[in-house]
Amino acid sequence: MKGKVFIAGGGTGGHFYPAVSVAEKLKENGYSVYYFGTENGIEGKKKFPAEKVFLYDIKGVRGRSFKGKIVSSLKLLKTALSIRSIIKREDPEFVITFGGYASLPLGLSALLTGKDLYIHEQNSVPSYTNLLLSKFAKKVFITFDHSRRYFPAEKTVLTGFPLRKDIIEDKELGKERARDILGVDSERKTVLVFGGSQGAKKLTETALKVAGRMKDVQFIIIAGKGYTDTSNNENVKIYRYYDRMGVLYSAADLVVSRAGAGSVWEIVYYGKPAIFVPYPYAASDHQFYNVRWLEEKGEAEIIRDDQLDDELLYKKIREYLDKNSQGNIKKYSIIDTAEKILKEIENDRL
Ligand SMILES: CC(=O)N[C@H]1[C@@H](OP(=O)(O)OP(=O)(O)OC[C@H]2O[C@@H](n3ccc(=O)[nH]c3=O)[C@H](O)[C@@H]2O)O[C@H](CO)[C@@H](O)[C@@H]1O
Repeated sequence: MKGKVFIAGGGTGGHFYPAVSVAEKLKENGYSVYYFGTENGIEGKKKFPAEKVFLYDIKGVRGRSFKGKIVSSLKLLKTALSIRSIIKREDPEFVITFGGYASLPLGLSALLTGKDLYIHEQNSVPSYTNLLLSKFAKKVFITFDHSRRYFPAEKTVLTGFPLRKDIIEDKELGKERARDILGVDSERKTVLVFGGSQGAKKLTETALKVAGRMKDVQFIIIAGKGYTDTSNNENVKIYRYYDRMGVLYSAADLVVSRAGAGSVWEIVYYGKPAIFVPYPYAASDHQFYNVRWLEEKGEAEIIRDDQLDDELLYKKIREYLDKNSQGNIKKYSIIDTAEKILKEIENDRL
């Protein structure tokens, strides 16, 4: 049995799932994993594959009032101090964090205790947490080659985005079987619409309007929590959240989605034609830069959020479906990322 590894990455699915993927790999390789996250994030609802899970009442600092910023910062610091005691007691071999405020306390406590810290950046433009932690980390693993310039060259390694196991495995399903699982028509053209792990109201509402006018096509829409569909469209299947995203990707001929890093790399892995509508308020517009390179290569379409309406979306979906495009983006897929990250860490520690 190898030693313990402490992992943090949560708040939203975009930080949580890559952490899940690397945790699965660590466990397969005999490590014991301890996970650190937030009470209010996705990790409060989904089980993380760890021996022990520690959840804290912490929130991000960005976008808060001055007073809110002070309160959040103090909580983050207090959490870092309590994790420091856990590190001293449990003595993990090393620490891995996956960006976002949910990773900050564990990252800081690694620094305070002198534990080896490794970080993974999912996005094209890094989060403040990773920019800070990269100064002390032993290695920085990146998803996009163009984000290299933000980090110290000598410790930065391109590994790609760690996809979770079920996403990798469900690719074997194929269109027919996936549509059968979902109980949708096996012949009809199918469009999957989703707004990342939290849903996107505007995208959902626009897609519902398009679906109302495009009866020859069926739509699978993930609307996010709290959404109630009142449209009664016969050609729409709507979910608040769907755990096996691979089934939905497999069933789709075209994906319309926000451009969170996880969504982008899963769509690339499934090689699906895609129309991206980047979330306009993402820090440093990172969702736009997550997909601009694909658009520049002519491999995907971007619609800016302020231009999104049912007229434009209708036209773009029709164009794609009429072209019968099979998508050509699979070739950009980087596989075995979790394995690469583990190998890099083990070599670094020899
Ligand atoms: C609003 C915001 O700031 N979003 C950020 C957040 O996005 P968000 O949390 O939406 O994350 P991503 O787009 O990266 O990934 C979404 C993940 O949720 C999963 N999923 C989604 C819906 C569902 O019903 N079932 C399901 O399993 C997908 O398979 C995917 O693994 O983290 C990403 C990675 O740091 C960033 O790029 C995004 O900008």
